[in-house]
Amino acid sequence: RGLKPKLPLPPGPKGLPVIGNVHQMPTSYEWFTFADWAKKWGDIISVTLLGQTLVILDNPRHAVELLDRRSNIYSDRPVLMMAGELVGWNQALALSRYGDRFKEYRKFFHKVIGSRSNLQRFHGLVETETHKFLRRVLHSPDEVHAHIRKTAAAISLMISHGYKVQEGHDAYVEVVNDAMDKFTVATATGAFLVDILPVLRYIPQWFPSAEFQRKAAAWRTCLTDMTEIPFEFVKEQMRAGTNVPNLVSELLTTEELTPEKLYNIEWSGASLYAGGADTTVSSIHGFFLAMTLFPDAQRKAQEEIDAVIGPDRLPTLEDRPNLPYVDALVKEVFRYHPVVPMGLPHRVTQDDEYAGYLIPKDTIILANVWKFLHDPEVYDEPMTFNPSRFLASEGKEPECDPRDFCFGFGRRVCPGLLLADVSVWTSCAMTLATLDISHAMENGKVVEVEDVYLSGTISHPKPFKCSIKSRSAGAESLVLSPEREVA
Ligand code: HEM
Repeated sequence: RGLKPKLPLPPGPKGLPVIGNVHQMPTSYEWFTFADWAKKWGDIISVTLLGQTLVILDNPRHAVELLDRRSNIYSDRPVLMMAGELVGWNQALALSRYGDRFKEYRKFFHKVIGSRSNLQRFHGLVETETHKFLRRVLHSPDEVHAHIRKTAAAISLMISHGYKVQEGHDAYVEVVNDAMDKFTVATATGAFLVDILPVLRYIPQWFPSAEFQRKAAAWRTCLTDMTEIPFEFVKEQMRAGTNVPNLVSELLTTEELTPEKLYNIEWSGASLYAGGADTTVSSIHGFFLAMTLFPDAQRKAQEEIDAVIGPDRLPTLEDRPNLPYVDALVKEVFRYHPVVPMGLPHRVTQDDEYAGYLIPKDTIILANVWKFLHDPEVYDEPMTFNPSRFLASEGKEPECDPRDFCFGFGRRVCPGLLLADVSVWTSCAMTLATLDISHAMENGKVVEVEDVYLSGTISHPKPFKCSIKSRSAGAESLVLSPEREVA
């Protein structure tokens, strides 16, 4: 350990005294800039921002070695002053520090949705909600994005709190979406000075320039509503004996309830909902974008479904092993645009040595997942949407499964990954079976669609227009048929 301070930091752009590399840091689409930097500096880069070291990994080899294999020291999170400390999101799993509370949250998640066998009991729910989704899309195809959001909310809120979302306006969904929208603003890169100068947190709310404090206080109230209202709902349902199985009620029944446990259960429920609210939404919306732009992939998947399932029923998760092209298409959706292109930051809790470099304690580690999934050495023509890359063909192995990277790493790996995979597959398969997605037409002209995603921690397709129609009269009656009721 004595020799470590003599080791150099990983290479990177030369910074200025005091501020370091602050002026060189990208404020949007970091994954493109960092992929460019890798050409010059190599695939493990360091920068310093006002004394804080950041290490950027541009090759999955390093992410696996550090974040997976050494996860006992690489699983902390950086402190976010605005969103975490002032608004209070540091109580939720995604921003929680590595420690006992974190471990308990993870244990709770694992118990309910952490294994395929546990998740199986929610397959019926995912299928039923996705069937409802098809009906909403057929009714108002221009609002497909709102329908995707509603479906994700319905699935997550049922699993987290056993709450059944209402058609049209739903008060709970409003509360939760409001808190989530504030989260996005609070975590936007460089949006709040207090994230750069943490000492500002001590400025009182009444101070004229303390607008951020007043925002934080208001947003904290939204967050409290988001955690408390659904939690109270579950307790009420349990008292009345009417609750359906869900994470919160299961934990309230099986855990020994100390005040700390109750607190952790309440926040686990909110963390599940928060994690599932916006992520699968981006993947499924990205699927609609890809189907508009790449009609060949859509046609091949539909041909497979027609041959294997036929026209008389909707595909279900049991059909998945018999639909290899659809499965490959879903993998390509995860690869083509990873929803969290830079993953979430990890923080190392002690000095470490790697590849001849020093990684000092408290360094923030960023994995450029977008780069991992667009590396031409691993993915042939990475900028092309081509599901066949995941199918074995003569003399060619399938390319790497993107799900090994797009859900993050080590002890922080996405705890909702199995649910995400099942939800995205069901949406893609049921949509392909019944609907045709293509370019919209306006005044006899094709409406151009840009293959562009917005910048952000969770990156969404830039809003676009497409045409969505039922594939046939038979497909339409399948969509309109009553969905299976689930308990
Ligand atoms: C396409 C869908 C999804 C993608 C691509 C995705 C991706 C990710 C990534 C990259 C992370 C950070 C992992 C790391 O730090 O290394 C993460 C964390 C997390 N995800 Fe997901 N996720 C998805 C869906 C979901 C769903 C459906 C849920 C909830 C059921 C969920 C809950 C969470 C939570 C709670 C965390 C924080 C974990 C922690 O900090 O320990 N995610 N996710």
